[in-house]
Amino acid sequence: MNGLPARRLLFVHAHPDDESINNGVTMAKYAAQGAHVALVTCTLGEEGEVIPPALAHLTADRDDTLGPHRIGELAAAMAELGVHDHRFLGGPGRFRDSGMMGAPQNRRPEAFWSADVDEAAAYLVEVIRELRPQVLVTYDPDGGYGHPDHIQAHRVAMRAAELAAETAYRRDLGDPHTIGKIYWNRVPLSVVEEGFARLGAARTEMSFPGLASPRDVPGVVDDERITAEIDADEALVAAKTAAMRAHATQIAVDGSFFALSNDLAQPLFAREYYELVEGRPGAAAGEREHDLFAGVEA
Ligand SMILES: CC(=O)N[C@H]1[C@@H](O[C@@H]2[C@H](O)[C@H](O)[C@@H](O)[C@H](O)[C@H]2O)O[C@H](CO)[C@@H](O)[C@@H]1O
Ligand SMILES: [Zn+2]
Repeated sequence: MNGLPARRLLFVHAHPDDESINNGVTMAKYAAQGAHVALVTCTLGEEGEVIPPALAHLTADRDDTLGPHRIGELAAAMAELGVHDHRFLGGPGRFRDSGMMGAPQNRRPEAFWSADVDEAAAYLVEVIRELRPQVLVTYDPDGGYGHPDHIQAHRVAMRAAELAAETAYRRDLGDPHTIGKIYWNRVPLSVVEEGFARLGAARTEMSFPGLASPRDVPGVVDDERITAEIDADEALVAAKTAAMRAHATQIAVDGSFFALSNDLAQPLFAREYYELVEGRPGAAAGEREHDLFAGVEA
């Protein structure tokens, strides 16, 4: 059909670094199994803070070259995960990082938060109709933690999945394709609680000055809402850790913990969790899937 592997999985994220934090194990696992793993990142992360002092000049209020720098960080992270198909929505720089919710940058015309959802979704429809993935992964409606670009990435991804399937929609963008299963990134509350207990016990050996709190973890839900978990072995955890380290302006890693530019330590989760929101479950009622492709037609 399109010369791609039988199993095709698409991730949609807001900034370079989100994919490694949320899905590093999952991406590396399926890539190693020969599935086609594709990533669409909606902005270059131009408004981010910068951890290494030697790179502080990159920030938007100085050289404003953090976006191009993060393209390189993302390429390095994808190399660690064995992912070769990573794109920017509408091309690099089409939509700019909107900054944190409430920041003046939110209102810039070029900000992703200002984008028309259907206009942005058309770019993703073209990718969906090209790759014809069986599985799509994105954020929940709150974007995991309320960042405007994460919320917008959710909206654009869900809208693009709808439009890609419509026979009357933009056939210039390819033949209609219905994605079999859509998942949202999640972390079960019990795992967050266990992770922060581990963090508290290790705090004296920690290189980070502060501790994040469980509510800082994106996408936390009661355990019952988790429908899939992707298990990790040592090699996959190492790949995820290396990919997170590759995003050096945004993430610092210390063993099985990490901190963002706020310097607040949080657990680095090995196993990754998802909530199926569209499509047929691939496990018995009440059971968790251990394969995102479970139950989809090839
Ligand atoms: C993980 C993620 O979504 N990071 C975003 C986020 O970065 C945070 C932001 O700079 C905040 O001010 C810091 O306290 C926090 O430590 C950062 O993780 O927002 C950035 C600006 O939109 C974005 O570039 C970054 O990828
Ligand atoms: Zn982000």
